[in-house]
Amino acid sequence: MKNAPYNVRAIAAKAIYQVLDQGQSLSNVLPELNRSLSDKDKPLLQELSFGVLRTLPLLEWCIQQLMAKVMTGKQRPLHYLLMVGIYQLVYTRIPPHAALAETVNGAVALKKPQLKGLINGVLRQFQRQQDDLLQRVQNVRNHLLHPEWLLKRLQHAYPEQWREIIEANNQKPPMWLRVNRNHHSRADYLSLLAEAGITAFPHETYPDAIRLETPLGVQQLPGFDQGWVTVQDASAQHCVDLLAPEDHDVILDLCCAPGGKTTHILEAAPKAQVLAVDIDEGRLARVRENLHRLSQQAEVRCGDGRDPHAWAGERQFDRILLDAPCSATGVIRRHPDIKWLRRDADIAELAALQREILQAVWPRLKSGGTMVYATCSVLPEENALQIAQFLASTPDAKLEDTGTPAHPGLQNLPAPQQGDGFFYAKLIKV
Ligand SMILES: C[S@@+](CC[C@H](N)C(=O)[O-])C[C@H]1O[C@@H](n2cnc3c(N)ncnc32)[C@H](O)[C@@H]1O
Repeated sequence: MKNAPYNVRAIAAKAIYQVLDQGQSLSNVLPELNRSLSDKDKPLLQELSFGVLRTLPLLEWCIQQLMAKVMTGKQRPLHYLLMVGIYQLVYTRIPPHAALAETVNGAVALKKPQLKGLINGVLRQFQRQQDDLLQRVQNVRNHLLHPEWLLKRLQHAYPEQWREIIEANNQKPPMWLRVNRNHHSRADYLSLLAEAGITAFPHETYPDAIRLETPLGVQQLPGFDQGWVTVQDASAQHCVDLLAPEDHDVILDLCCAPGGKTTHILEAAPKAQVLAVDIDEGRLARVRENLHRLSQQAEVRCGDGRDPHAWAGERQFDRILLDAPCSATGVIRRHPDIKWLRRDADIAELAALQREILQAVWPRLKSGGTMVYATCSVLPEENALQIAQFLASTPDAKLEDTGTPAHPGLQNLPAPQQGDGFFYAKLIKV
């Protein structure tokens, strides 16, 4: 058989380089790199690039034990190639000889054939010392696989639960579906899945959510193209459960892209009049695609949540969903690059942005109307503290169903077989 004309390990090293050294998100980088790969190789690129970003501090520590001086500058992609090699040896079932040979060849694909010997040498040394290194790393914070600033924040906010949170963050995420009840009841869709040989479980409390035992490609899901189901985390689904949209409501879905919740609103209330707004024109294309797949209509506009006049004139709304820009610290298991792209100082900046958007948009809620403020963060500054401050400074805002004024909101923490980390506060205008 002819060899593939590319090297997946080298491409994974490039993806990691683009995230860590160029500050791009993995979900932006991978589609472009995937284009050069056969369908068969795409899952491997996914596994290697996500895997290395998930386990980065451990891999970094191992390399530091094995090399007097780590590779920098133009050799940096080779540093990441070494990580790809060690990742395979520790975390995958790829036979070690194949992992080694392919990774060493990656040096050629990265145009550094002169470094093949070095890569080979370090990986073989790792193999010899693997057990000892993996035991010793347990004594340093690197084995927790999180940046120090985030560990400190989690330990401070969750003195009892921080270990569970980081353990959940370090696992692969479950795949959740949202059943479109305009097509099937959840029970009926579960039967369709069972007929297709797909094992799945209903969420205990969220009415549309189904968890697949094993993640799979959407084309294997019955009726995906016809809009029978959408891939969406269970916790994300709870935003619209709380919003409880009704037909003929005038609804603002602010910070809407890529439209996961816009389509949920319209599934729950097909005759609602929805204005979906996001600041990122590029991401709004995804909102339009999602609406199209589900044959739904909404007014989609590009705009800054801090300036409602620009995109809504004087309009007022019965319900507002504000799915605020946030640290995304509740979805680290889905986006492990977040751990390396975010900085400690971002949290205060994000909290200030959330506050500005909240204050700008609150006057657009009709009297008696409902706003759901949500984030996929687990940090109190963006969540309970943000809402406590808002309630204290907004006399016509009243909290409903979600906590108490002293401890406002509901905070979901990520957990195995459960939804992501998410925060919700339901506010009524009195
Ligand atoms: C958590 S994501 C939204 C996810 C979306 N609601 C969904 O369910 O698919 C946050 C969004 O906020 C948008 N955003 C960030 N700053 C914004 C601003 N000042 N005004 C409006 N949207 C903003 C980002 O472009 C991003 O799409």
